[in-house]
Amino acid sequence: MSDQSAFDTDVWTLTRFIIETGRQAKGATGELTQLLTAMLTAIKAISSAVRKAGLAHLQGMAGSVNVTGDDVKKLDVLSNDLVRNMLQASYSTCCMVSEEDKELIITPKDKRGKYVVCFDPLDGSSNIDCLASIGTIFAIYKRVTDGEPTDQDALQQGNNIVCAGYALYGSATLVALSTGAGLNFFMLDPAVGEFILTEKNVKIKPRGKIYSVNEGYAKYFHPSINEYLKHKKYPEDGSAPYGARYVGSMVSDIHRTIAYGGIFMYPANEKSPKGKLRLLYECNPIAFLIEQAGGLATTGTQRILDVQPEALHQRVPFVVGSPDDVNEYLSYVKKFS
Ligand SMILES: O=P(O)(O)OC[C@H]1O[C@](O)(COP(=O)(O)O)[C@@H](O)[C@@H]1O
Ligand SMILES: [Mg+2]
Ligand SMILES: [Mg+2]
Repeated sequence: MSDQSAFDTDVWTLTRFIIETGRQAKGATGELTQLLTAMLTAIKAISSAVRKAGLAHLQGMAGSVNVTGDDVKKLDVLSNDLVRNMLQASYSTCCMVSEEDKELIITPKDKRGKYVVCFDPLDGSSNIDCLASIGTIFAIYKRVTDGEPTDQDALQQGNNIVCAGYALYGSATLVALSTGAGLNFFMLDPAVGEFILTEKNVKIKPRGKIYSVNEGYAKYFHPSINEYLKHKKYPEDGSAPYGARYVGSMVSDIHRTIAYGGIFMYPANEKSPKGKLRLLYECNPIAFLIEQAGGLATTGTQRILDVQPEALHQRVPFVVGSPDDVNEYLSYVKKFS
């Protein structure tokens, strides 16, 4: 009998991967499995909302009011509500930090578990209306205090991350995930509604051919950055210049950097002395994933995962990518210090 289904019956789905990883972990209680399952549900719902929002443009419904006169939640607000509600209902979190909420989000007492989640529900949201790829980013930690959760539970170094990931809502929906044993990519199969393992133990190239930065701010960059960028465009050693790419949606720029190699930077500049990107829910999870793929992530003076956070929405300069590219950038920092 021929198999009518395109779905491999023994495939590694993300759900299976999470269950297996949970079972192998010493002293595992299943809470991380519950948390990740809830996060994946939120990601699937956001993915569906992102696709609908694109189609709404086609049907001329892309305002803040839908055809029946109801208010349509903005995608970033909807994404935030989805992640918050799904995670709180998973009985695995004690508190969360979201880009969209000023204060620490404390899980109701009767639903508390041992994990802390820092997330950016919709990254690259300024790209929603032009239909460019956007994403969701998260990092998971174990809580460090007893009793009522406090900011201290979230103000942990990236070194303490238990699991991190991002979802990319691109030409397909992809999840990149690591529990500290390598980086894996999973692609959403819309017919089955499951993420399927498509790339195992992903590694970044030692060196790429692309640099990615908002060069419109070059006037405000430190000379070390501009010298480095000049070297990428006019190499003194006769090698080919690098290509430039910048979507302005970090998850997209990062995913391309992991897939093709190269360097992504959002450095400090005169107008934003700490850069723009946030340590807890943008830089730390991405730094963890990039390191799992053999890459580097730095502020320019310190490894990102070593930075001791002091505030929930703290910003840091961010330079990540292929190890040879990041080290070359650091040699320019040294020259100018
Ligand atoms: O427009 P700029 O200054 O280059 O900033 C782009 C950066 O801002 C961000 O959009 C910030 O993320 P949010 O959309 O979550 O606020 C990053 O995704 C991106 O790398
Ligand atoms: Mg963001
Ligand atoms: Mg955001």
